[in-house]
Amino acid sequence: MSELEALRSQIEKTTLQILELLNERGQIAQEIGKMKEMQGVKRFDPVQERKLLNMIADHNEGPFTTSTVQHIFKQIFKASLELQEDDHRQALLVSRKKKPDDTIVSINGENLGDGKAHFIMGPCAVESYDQVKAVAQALKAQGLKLLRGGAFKPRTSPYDFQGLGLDGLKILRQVADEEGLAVVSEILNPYDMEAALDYVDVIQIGARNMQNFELLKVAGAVRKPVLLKRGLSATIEEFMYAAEYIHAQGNDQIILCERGIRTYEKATRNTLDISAVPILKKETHLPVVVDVTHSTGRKDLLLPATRAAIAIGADAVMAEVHPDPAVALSDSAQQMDIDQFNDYMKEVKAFAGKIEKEPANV
Ligand SMILES: C=C(O[C@@H]1C=C(C(=O)O)C=C[C@H]1O)C(=O)O
Repeated sequence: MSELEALRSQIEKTTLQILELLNERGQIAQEIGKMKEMQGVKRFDPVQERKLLNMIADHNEGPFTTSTVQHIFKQIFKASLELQEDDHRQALLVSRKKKPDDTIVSINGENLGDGKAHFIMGPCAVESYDQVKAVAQALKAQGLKLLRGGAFKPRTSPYDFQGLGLDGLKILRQVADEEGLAVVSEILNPYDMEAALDYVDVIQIGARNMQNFELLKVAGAVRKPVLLKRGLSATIEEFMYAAEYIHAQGNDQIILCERGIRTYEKATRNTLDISAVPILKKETHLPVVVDVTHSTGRKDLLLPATRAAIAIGADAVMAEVHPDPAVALSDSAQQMDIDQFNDYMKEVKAFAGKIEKEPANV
């Protein structure tokens, strides 16, 4: 064996010794973490870390400088602390870690989360019986089952149309019953929840209310599915915690909706965070919907965004349809008219059919 080879074998051996000691140290840190948990004290202990750094300085004989070894050990302290925190962090109820199987949310015969693409379509806001009826008939003709429509509208300006409120929900319910559809509609105020339950099949919590924790708790206490939209600037982690609020109250029928996030980009209304879909599918067991209307804000992008959503594994797509978008009281520029909707559905169904034959591997 050459001298180099001999040294190499020596360095490999000491590397393995360090590895063993490192993990031994990690186990001790875990034990310490458990004791801290029981005693209710903070995991990070700067006094202890300072003591160790001083000890290292006192004992360091080189060739590494004291600042170098202290730097390495600070990394070790940090990793040990993370170990303690990981052990402590309980798996969220909405997490795959807690429940490996997909949650399937069944609404009116549509099973969201069953691996097939579903569609939630309808006008931005309920404006009249005739308007909702025209859209509902178009949905029915396409074999769709889930009708969306806003009765309580959270508008940026207080002077914009605020929705028909309970009267809007009554219109939705009547039309949905006539056409065999289920109603998805947003509730803004916890006080409206009880009355709304008589009219809606799925409670929507809008993006602006994703962290309205009192509203989330109320939605968690009801026994109807909740469609939770991601907040305008919410991280995926914050989105998951918002869903956890609902689940923690006992309602596990939650559908997550990616609807675009606020970025510097102005070409679209929001930036569709398409990678959020597989991340949410991986991290949670809940069905994921993509709202292609609010994320893009552009009719010309509805079809490509829908294809992307289906291809990447979304369980459903949401989009807005209005019989006469030009006179719509909200989102006038981005809603499809009935003809556009029919063309769109034709393309989308053909695409979804192809994807279902070759499901996305997430
Ligand atoms: C292991 C402990 O927890 C943390 C990690 C430390 C380490 O790795 O040495 C030191 C202090 C704490 O920040 C401890 O408190 O002793």
